[in-house]
Amino acid sequence: MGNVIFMTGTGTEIGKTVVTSIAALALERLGMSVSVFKPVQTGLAEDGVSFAEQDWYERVAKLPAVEGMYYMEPAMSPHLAAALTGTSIEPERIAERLERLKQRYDVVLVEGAGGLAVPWCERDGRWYMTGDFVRDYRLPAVLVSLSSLGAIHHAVTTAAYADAKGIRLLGLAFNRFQEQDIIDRNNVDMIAALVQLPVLAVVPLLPAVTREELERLAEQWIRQGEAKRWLEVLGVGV
Ligand SMILES: Nc1ncnc2c1ncn2[C@@H]1O[C@H](COP(=O)(O)OP(=O)(O)OP(=O)(O)O)[C@@H](O)[C@H]1O
Ligand SMILES: C[C@H](N)[C@H](N)CCCCCC(=O)O
Ligand SMILES: [Mg+2]
Repeated sequence: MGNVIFMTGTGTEIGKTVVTSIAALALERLGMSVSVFKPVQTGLAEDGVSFAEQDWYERVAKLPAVEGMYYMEPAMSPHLAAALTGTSIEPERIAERLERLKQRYDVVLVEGAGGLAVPWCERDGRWYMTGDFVRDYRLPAVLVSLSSLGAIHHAVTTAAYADAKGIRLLGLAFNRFQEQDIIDRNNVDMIAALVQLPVLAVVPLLPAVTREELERLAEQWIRQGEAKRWLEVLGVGV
């Protein structure tokens, strides 16, 4: 039975997909079979035809096992994209697919659309949020955060939201890190201290996000121990 990590972030465009890709490559290199599952996808790629996330995972990251379920063209919040496309997002179906993936893979990385406080569908007269799914199916999560000015508030409020929902955060992954900036260096330590979570990865701001860069970072994670730490927080021995 495989392990699941829900990859969430302090919002959209934070780097969940990039960090998930590096984690997938690193865990595969440690001998794990890894599936990436992004059940709710909104927005098209630049070709105007492919779905942005699926396309990126397959064309740029070149990951072998990437799945989605609800693909919606409008680059919007899932609840609005669903309304505009007549799509009925059903959390139970997503959970069933996830169960099947857990049977087949050692690790399933599930990426959310945007952050945790993102509505999917209406249930019992209220909005069912991404965070409700993570809580209902007891998925441990990694929080992807920027390290630049403004990241403290976004990370602390996201962690507070996760705590209020009873979601278990495994740790932090910082993205677009700029070593030369005192704000970035201080934010990594300050945010980790404020939310009392381990730092599982720090991904630098890259000149270009290519498969080669992702592989280089995955190898670095293995050499520096980040990849092993991901498995340790999951309770998976290597
Ligand atoms: N470290 C980085 N260096 C340079 N560009 C980056 C970096 N991380 C992400 N990007 C770019 O920033 C954009 C947003 O990143 P990404 O798609 O991973 O965000 P996301 O959190 O997955 O967004 P969404 O909420 O849409 O899923 C992408 O174009 C990506 O290639
Ligand atoms: C379109 C975007 N890239 C993501 N797929 C969806 C982001 C939803 C964000 C909702 C919100 O926080 O307002
Ligand atoms: Mg993404």
